Amino acid sequence: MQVEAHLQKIIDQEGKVHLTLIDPASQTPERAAEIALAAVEGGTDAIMIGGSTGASGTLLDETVIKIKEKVNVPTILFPGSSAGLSRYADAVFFMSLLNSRDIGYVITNQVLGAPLVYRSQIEPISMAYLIVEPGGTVGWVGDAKLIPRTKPEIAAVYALAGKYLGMHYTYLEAGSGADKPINPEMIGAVKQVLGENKLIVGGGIRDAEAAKLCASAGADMIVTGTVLEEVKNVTAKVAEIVSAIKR
Ligand SMILES: CC(C)=CCC/C(C)=C/CC/C(C)=C/CC/C(C)=C/COP(=O)(O)OP(=O)(O)O
Ligand SMILES: O=P(O)(O)OC[C@@H](O)CO
Ligand SMILES: [Mg+2]
Repeated sequence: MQVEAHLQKIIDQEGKVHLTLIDPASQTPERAAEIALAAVEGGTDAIMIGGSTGASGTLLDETVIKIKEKVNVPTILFPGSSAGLSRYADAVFFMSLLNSRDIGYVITNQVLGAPLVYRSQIEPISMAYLIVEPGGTVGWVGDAKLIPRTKPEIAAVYALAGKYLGMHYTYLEAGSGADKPINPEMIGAVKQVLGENKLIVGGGIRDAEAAKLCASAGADMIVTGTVLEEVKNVTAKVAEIVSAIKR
């Protein structure tokens, strides 16, 4: 429970958590580690590592290793399949894509990945992963029956089912690079049924204003990925978002 307990402590002390998502397929391991360090200097709390297409094998391992050499915040895998696991990471979002039509994303990848987690020191953090319109690449890859943006009640019943199945976290995903983040009504409706269970929101969050809207609506953790691949000054961008969500 080390990483999960650590994130809980940050929520208790600072109100919210900021997570930086790094896709191993987007740059070299060295560059990934530079981005991670810059994000930590801006105040990010942990580094998520994963991509919906092809983040696996040596490139994934090397990316995790280089990041761990540079930063001492937790590294959390965000796997697109059982191949998205690396024994070098601290934790894994052990997630089920509850609104997938493909049983592979609901349970089979988890079954295939479980032995590696069991044999290693990676901490599994159970999570209901829910993809909302527009859903982006991950919506297509995960064959998601996309939750309509304007139907918070559908997201809430999925989140409730995940909670009753014992999942500690719920992740509302609009898709990497989405034109708009998840709307505040949906975030509020989901957080209301979750209570103390943690809510992560990501997809299309690119500035302080959007991050603050999501956090104020009830997100416990805010994820940013794409925007940090685009900006020159990663530290400044992360600092802008972090200062908007933390108390
Ligand atoms: C727990 C284990 C072993 C596996 C889980 C397998 C599941 C449920 C995957 C869900 C579907 C999926 C393809 C998720 C990918 C998650 C992810 C890393 C998304 C975002 O990555 P980006 O790199 O930002 O997006 P692009 O790849 O679209 O750029
Ligand atoms: O790349 P962005 O749009 O920040 O999205 C982050 C994450 O929610 C994608 O899985
Ligand atoms: Mg990507």
